[in-house]
Amino acid sequence: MSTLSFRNVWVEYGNQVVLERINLEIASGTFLSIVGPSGAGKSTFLRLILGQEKPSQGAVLLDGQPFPAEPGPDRGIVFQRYSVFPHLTVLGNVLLGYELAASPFTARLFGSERKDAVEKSRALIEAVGLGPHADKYPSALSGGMQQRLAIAQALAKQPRVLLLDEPFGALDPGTRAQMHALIKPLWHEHKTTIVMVTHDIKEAFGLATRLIALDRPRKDPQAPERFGARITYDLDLTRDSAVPVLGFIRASVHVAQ
Ligand SMILES: Nc1ncnc2c1ncn2[C@@H]1O[C@H](COP(=O)(O)OP(=O)(O)OP(=O)(O)O)[C@@H](O)[C@H]1O
Repeated sequence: MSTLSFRNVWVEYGNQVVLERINLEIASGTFLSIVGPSGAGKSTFLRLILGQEKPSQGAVLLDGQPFPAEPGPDRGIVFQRYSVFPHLTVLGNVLLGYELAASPFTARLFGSERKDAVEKSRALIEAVGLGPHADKYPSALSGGMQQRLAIAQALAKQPRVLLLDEPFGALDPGTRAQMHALIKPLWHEHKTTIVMVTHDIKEAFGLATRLIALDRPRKDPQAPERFGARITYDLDLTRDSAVPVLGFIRASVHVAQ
């Protein structure tokens, strides 16, 4: 079953067309990367999925149904800058993810349910390599560690769709490589659909099973706001092809399974 559908989606702000005629079916379990020049509408695309943005025309559907009006735990997002709660420990942050998933209004669990959630939190903290730091507060963690915590917290909410908005953009190359090695097994294990915006084309190719590029194929120099971005490339990266795309040869890029 297809999880996410974009049906003839347009986004306009006044006279400015940002996205036009977006038609896309994203199958459940896909790892989709979105690339494109600055201002092409990548974050707008994520906000549509998150429910923070409504299409000016068309519809964005989850399993064939319109999204609920409010963003819910079915969609999680991780931003470039760490979006964790500073007043909670590592364990507290991840546990809150489980509590929100189980009890969205009170975010509290009791008795055996809480014990179970604590155990799961500890396992997830271990999986992202923060085991020895479970009782620390975010201020005592490095940037890469905080980002691992943000990913763990987002996964704890068990979202059907996990949105990553340049999640590794602020990290140094070594930490970024560690995060790449981490995210793929987590995605496999949690079987969630991931939609990731990135400016790093190698990252997009290396992690995703599908890649789309957003760009404006039509430009009017007299009225730059007249045409919006469309999907200019849509690549299935699960196939072994050596087609040169965007200056890269797919076969030369190592994809960890
Ligand atoms: N709330 C808004 N009101 C008016 N214009 C907006 C709004 N949000 C976004 N835009 C415009 O929509 C266009 C696309 O913005 P968006 O942030 O989605 O692009 P992007 O591809 O994510 O860019 P970047 O790579 O620089 O982050 C930009 O021209 C931006 O100015």
